[in-house]
Amino acid sequence: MDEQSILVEELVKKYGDFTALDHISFDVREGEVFGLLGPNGAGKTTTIKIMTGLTLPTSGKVLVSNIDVTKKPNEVKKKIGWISADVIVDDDLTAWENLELQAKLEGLKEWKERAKQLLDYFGIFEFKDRQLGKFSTGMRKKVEISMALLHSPEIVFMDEPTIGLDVSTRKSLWDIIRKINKDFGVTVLLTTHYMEEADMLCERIAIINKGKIVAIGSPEELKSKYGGDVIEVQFYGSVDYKIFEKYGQVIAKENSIRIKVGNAEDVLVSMLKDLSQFRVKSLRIEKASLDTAFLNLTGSTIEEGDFDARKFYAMLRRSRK
Ligand SMILES: Nc1ncnc2c1ncn2[C@@H]1O[C@H](COP(=O)(O)OP(=O)(O)OP(=O)(O)O)[C@@H](O)[C@H]1O
Repeated sequence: MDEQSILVEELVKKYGDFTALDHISFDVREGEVFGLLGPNGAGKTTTIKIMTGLTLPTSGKVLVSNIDVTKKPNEVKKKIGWISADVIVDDDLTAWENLELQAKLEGLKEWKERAKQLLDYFGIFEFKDRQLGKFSTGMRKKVEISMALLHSPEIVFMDEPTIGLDVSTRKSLWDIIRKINKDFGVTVLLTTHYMEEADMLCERIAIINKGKIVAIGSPEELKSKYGGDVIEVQFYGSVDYKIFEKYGQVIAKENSIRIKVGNAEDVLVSMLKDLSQFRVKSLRIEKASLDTAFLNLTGSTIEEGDFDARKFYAMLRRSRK
């Protein structure tokens, strides 16, 4: 499980004078779902493009399945699948024809059995002769994923796989990503700027901002290290808030306090003893979120609407006519 699938070391990418990636390093373990999370322009797509051999780095090392992608990009391409809004699928062709085209592009000879298995797996084999343009968004995603898995890749790269999808399709895609990761044993590297998505799907996340990795860890680690829970207590009457400073940073208002703690459950029992001397009106725990972690790490939030119009329109062009 802990074999390394991807190794990125001191990666730098410059576009002229502009440094898009500034010495980034991380590794992805075999079989994990790893997320690159960051706002627009952070450098996520550039990182993926380098890892998949689509563009060369200025300097640094990238091993994918132990192969140096800068030296042997074609060997790397055999090991990886790619899912993004930019992937070309032909709406006028049927699902099966799209798979056939993919097989030709990949130079696969024995592909039909695998294609049938994949469409069966996703429950859409009976629609194989339907034009892709007549598929629902969720179904066409299944075809796109089948295309990406056709050559049995070890690693699947997903660049903002759920951008522009409605909430329910997005959630069903999360289930699919989890399932293919388990059932096919593929390592998944995905980029997203949806905090919830990274939190739900990823075993580990690298938060990238302005071309630098600012933190790496499991969602839980990032939340507890950089997020911090908040305990909010309202009182009848005023209170000497200083006795709560031992639990963390206290923001006091007239009849209430907000205490920023690491993990609320760890301090709650002893805090209740201190609270017993006051008349407590209400007590509320806000669990740490990736949003707060991101805010603390970067000083900015990722806005829900802050997405890449280029990718969104690419997706729209391909969506049902
Ligand atoms: N071909 C290019 N020429 C010049 N600058 C580029 C080029 N490609 C990307 N950049 C710049 O590099 C930075 C990183 O871009 P990148 O697309 O990797 O970000 P991202 O994190 O994927 O963001 P998004 O969510 O918008 O896709 C951005 O400032 C972008 O404008």
